[in-house]
Amino acid sequence: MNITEILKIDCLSKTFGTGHLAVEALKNINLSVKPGDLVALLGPSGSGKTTMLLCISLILEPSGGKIQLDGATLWDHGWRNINIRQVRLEKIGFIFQARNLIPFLTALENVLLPLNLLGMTQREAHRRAMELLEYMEIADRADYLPALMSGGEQQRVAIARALAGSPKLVLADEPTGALDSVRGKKVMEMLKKIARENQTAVICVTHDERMIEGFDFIYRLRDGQINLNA
Ligand SMILES: Nc1ncnc2c1ncn2[C@@H]1O[C@H](COP(=O)(O)OP(=O)(O)OP(=O)(O)O)[C@@H](O)[C@H]1O
Repeated sequence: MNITEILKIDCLSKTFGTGHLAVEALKNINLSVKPGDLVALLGPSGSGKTTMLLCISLILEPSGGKIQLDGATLWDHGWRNINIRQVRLEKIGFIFQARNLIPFLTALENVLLPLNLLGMTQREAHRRAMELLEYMEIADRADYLPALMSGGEQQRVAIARALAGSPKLVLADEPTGALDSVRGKKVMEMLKKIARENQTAVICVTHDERMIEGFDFIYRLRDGQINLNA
């Protein structure tokens, strides 16, 4: 793995089921992502986008190939000797389409959660959480419950939370899927901001090509295979 890469995927495959019921969801995927890269994953329904994101998230076990993250091999025809939960907590941030936040916790408490899991002191965690909310331009909603915020505001809190552990990689699955185009664009601006200013690599699955203006790489998945477009 080249030291400049944060993520490297070689010949990744994933098959669900066996025999005549087998579905080859991913076929020999190769992908290389550097710090600060903004990567879009497009493709029709069923093309393998979510499966790919779940394999990179270390949530779904691949069927073949190799996954390297931040210089370490995580999967190579089997899990390597790693603490998957800790790798996820420290190196990967997640943003999903909707209902990202824990509904009975305020914006601030949602961001505090991973900081507490990371073992930060309360005082330090509070300082860092407020700093992240300010960075996402949503600090004025710190004490709001998610239900009292707009979808776009909730997604900005979700980005703040995803950044809690200063991850090297953020994975976003349709982060604007539940938003109107103005709010969606604002969320995408924030993802660009973290890539440009923090050198956080972002891989974003989306259906909406209008949302990926300014992305560095656009990959199109079709029937589990990838095409580099730009
Ligand atoms: N748990 C599973 N068991 C069996 N087949 C699955 C499973 N998850 C996904 N598949 C199949 O794998 C293929 C890829 O699915 P995937 O959900 O990754 O596609 P997608 O591009 O994310 O689709 P969408 O845009 O609709 O979310 C599909 O044929 C799907 O039916």
